[in-house]
Amino acid sequence: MSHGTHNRPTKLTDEERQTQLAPLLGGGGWQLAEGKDAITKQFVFKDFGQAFMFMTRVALKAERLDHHPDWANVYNRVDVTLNTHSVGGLSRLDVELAKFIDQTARIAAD
Ligand SMILES: C[C@H](O)[C@H](O)[C@H]1CNC2=NC(N)=NC(=O)C2=N1
Repeated sequence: MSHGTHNRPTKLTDEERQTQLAPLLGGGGWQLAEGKDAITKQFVFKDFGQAFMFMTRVALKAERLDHHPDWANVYNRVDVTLNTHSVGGLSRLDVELAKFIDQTARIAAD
């Protein structure tokens, strides 16, 4: 896992999609977006405070990764879409951020 490096991301290969993306999609709750190569998931929290705590943690991670979610928040709901703008599709950074986001949502919901 090339944490903290600044390698330019590349699109996931078909094989990487099978091994890395499939677990997020199958049962992981993420879905392929309509009309673009991206993944999306909706997170629902108890209230705005938990939603915003989640967003704050994800924002700090996004800055460290230099990889940022496209997202929207309404009260206790956060809709997240991930893709890699520079490659116009999904890269390992989306997989890494998605896993962090799932982990963070579990913590924030405690
Ligand atoms: C200049 C800066 O490194 C780039 O614009 C980064 C910032 N965050 C990014 N986030 C995402 N999701 N995709 C990108 O291509 C991207 N590029």
